[in-house]
Amino acid sequence: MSNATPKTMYEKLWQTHLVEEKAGETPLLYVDRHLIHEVTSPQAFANLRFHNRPVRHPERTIATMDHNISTRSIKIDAAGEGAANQLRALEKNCKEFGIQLFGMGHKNQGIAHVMGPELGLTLPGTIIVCGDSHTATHGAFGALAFGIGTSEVEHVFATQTLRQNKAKTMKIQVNGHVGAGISAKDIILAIIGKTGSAGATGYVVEYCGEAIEALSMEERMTVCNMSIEFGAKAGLIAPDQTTFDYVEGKEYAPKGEVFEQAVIDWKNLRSDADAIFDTVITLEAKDIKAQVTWGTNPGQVVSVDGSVPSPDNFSDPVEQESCKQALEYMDLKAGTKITDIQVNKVFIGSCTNSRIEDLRAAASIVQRYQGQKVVANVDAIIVPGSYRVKEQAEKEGLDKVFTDAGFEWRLPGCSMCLGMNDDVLGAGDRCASTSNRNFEGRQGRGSRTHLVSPEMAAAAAITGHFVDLNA
Ligand SMILES: CC(C)[C@H](C(=O)O)[C@@H](O)C(=O)O
Ligand code: SF4
Repeated sequence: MSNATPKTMYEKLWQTHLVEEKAGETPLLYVDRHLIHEVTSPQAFANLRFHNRPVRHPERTIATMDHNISTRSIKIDAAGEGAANQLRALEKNCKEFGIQLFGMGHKNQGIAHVMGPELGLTLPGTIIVCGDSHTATHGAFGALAFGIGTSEVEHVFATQTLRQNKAKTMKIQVNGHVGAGISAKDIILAIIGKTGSAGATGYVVEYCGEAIEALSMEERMTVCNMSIEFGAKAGLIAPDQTTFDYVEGKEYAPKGEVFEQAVIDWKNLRSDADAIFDTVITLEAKDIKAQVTWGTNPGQVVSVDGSVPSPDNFSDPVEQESCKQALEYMDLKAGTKITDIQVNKVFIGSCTNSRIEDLRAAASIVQRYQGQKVVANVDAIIVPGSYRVKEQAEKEGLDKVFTDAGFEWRLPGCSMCLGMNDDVLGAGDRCASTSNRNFEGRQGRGSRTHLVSPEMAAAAAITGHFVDLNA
């Protein structure tokens, strides 16, 4: 049976998890790991209770509290009563259905997509789902990981399986190496800038090429995290030695001989050399500069040494109109140099950029400004993605670097990434944000978001505007 049809990594993951495929029915896949949080699980639990069904494999589900929590206090009601009710419901549901919960102040608590990988809950070759669109993050390990809706959460609870149609495959190859100071966030924003914010709709995307292979696991997670932001069902990166070294020794990862055997299997996951993808996109890493979004979708992005475009720069009437509306909402004038855009808020955090390496990168920029502090009219917050990240950062003294420079050092959570807790921007606020979404009102009604890397956000905090750190 050698020389079978060459397969993509996605096809391999699909086949090893296919439970049943019948004509006229949506295929059924086995789910290895289910992550849940307070926002998208209550209705699923309520339905289980209504039908008197147990969770089939409670040990395969892990819960965390991330969206509705305050980053100022570990009190469960610190972000308001509505938020607290959802958090209490999660506590009660996990207890009743026998699910492990990393609740308020637990040493493992964190944003689901930060917590899973750092604990070794995220493993290559697995299918991981969560009622959350940024589940794509876990694809950085060569896991097929995607967000699901609440009714699917219920289905996974009850059966440990999920019905899914097969996606098309897209290969995104980034050749060569990026220049000094260019981050994973710049790579993914440049990709989305090229494809447009719906460019991968209906696809599972595999990122590859030298520039991707050179990334650390944290950086790979930043790339895969934003797969959903250009419509992809999931993002994948082939597991390699970087992956195995990261996973080894993590709390929930296999140990000893089991780990060694797993690595042998994981090495076979990569797409076969001659596998056929439905679409292939290529970028040259050396052309990628630091990126700043100017509009209200992540594809409305430009290099930091560029300027805000005018609707006339687009030939497509839809893009013209969307540029016009974005400029209005963002209160920007065409032709303004990106480095002349002033911000009054800075948010370093979210499941895109709140891992230890992100905080190190931001701190190194703060240090580069040698004693300069966050400029007077700017409020800047740093929100680690998990308690593990917070602890590590404090061990390294990063918190001190930030607080000495006038940043606020907060408790972990989704925070200002979305307006679901007490970290909300006001109307007219302009924020340099390391998160992943910049649509109208995302960080608070009437607020304006510029998506950037942690390095760019740190520089914006100190100077009050975007900076070409390579100039
Ligand atoms: C609340 C949740 C359902 C949502 C998502 O699915 O992405 C959130 O995490 C987000 O980033 O907007
Ligand atoms: S940090 Fe933002 S993008 Fe990530 S899960 Fe939380 S709300 Fe969603």
